[in-house]
Amino acid sequence: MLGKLSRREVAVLLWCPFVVCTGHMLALCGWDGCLVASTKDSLLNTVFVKRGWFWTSTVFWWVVVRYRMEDSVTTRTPLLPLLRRYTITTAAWYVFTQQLWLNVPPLMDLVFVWSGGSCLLDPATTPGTLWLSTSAACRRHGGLWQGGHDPSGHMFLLSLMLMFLLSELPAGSSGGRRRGKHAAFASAAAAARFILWDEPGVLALALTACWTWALLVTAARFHTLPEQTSGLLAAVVAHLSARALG
Ligand SMILES: CCCCCCCC/C=C\CCCCCCCC(=O)SCCNC(=O)CCNC(=O)[C@H](O)C(C)(C)COP(=O)(O)O
Ligand SMILES: Nc1ncnc2c1ncn2[C@@H]1O[C@H](COP(=O)(O)O)[C@@H](OP(=O)(O)O)[C@H]1O
Repeated sequence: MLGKLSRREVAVLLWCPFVVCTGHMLALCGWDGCLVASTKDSLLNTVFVKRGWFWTSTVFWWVVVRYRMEDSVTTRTPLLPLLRRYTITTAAWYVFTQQLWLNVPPLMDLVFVWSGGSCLLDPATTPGTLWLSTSAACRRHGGLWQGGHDPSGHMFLLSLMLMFLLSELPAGSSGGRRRGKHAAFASAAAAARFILWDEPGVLALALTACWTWALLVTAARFHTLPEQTSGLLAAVVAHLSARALG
């Protein structure tokens, strides 16, 4: 059960609202121009954020596997509860953002349709009537997803990934011991070996920084504040459920 939240858990919960507030402040002050390179077609969005759960899962489990190879049995995080929390978080991500079954849209799209939204198609390019209940299908047909409350899928996914990584990453571990081994990089190969094999925590930190940056961009430039808030709240509920049930 959740019980009393630790200081780390409180910090984890406050991190995303803090980043979102910072994004809005930047936008209000007109300083979001410095985020201008971050468009929908940017590499960060298409290669990383849009495949976000894949990258988070891969880097996270690699860190866990590597640290378990090096740490003594007594310092290891218990694996079964960790797997339970990961599975619940994955299920929450899937239910909220992905098409569940042939005709069942993701939760975020159900909220949109239930609140009066629909997909507006261009009659010139799509003759006849076509009822599209998912944002992905609407986008594929070149339609406009408009009229309802559309919880931000980016806000949800980025907040969920950040809370998961920040609360589950093995803090400290035996990194210091490994760091000593490769203090100086003799070559690019040595640096790659250090990051991928000796200290993959560096990769996890880089991913956390990347998601934080994308969250800042999303807050400053995409969706309305209520739609961002519902995405963020859904992520908090998913995260706390995983902590409570795992
Ligand atoms: C001691 C041993 C323990 C076990 C260790 C196992 C070690 C295994 C090592 C690695 C495992 C890697 C597992 C990877 C599994 C990954 C599974 C996936 O998640 S695949 C799918 C990835 N897909 C995404 O991430 C898509 C994310 N995108 C979205 O959700 C949406 O596009 C959006 C919410 C970002 C936006 O929606 P939109 O409609 O507005 O575009
Ligand atoms: N950090 C970010 N960087 C680039 N694009 C972003 C973004 N956050 C949201 N977007 C874009 O804003 C739109 C709304 O996203 P969402 O509903 O998931 O919050 C999406 O456009 P597309 O639907 O054209 O891909 C998405 O790609």
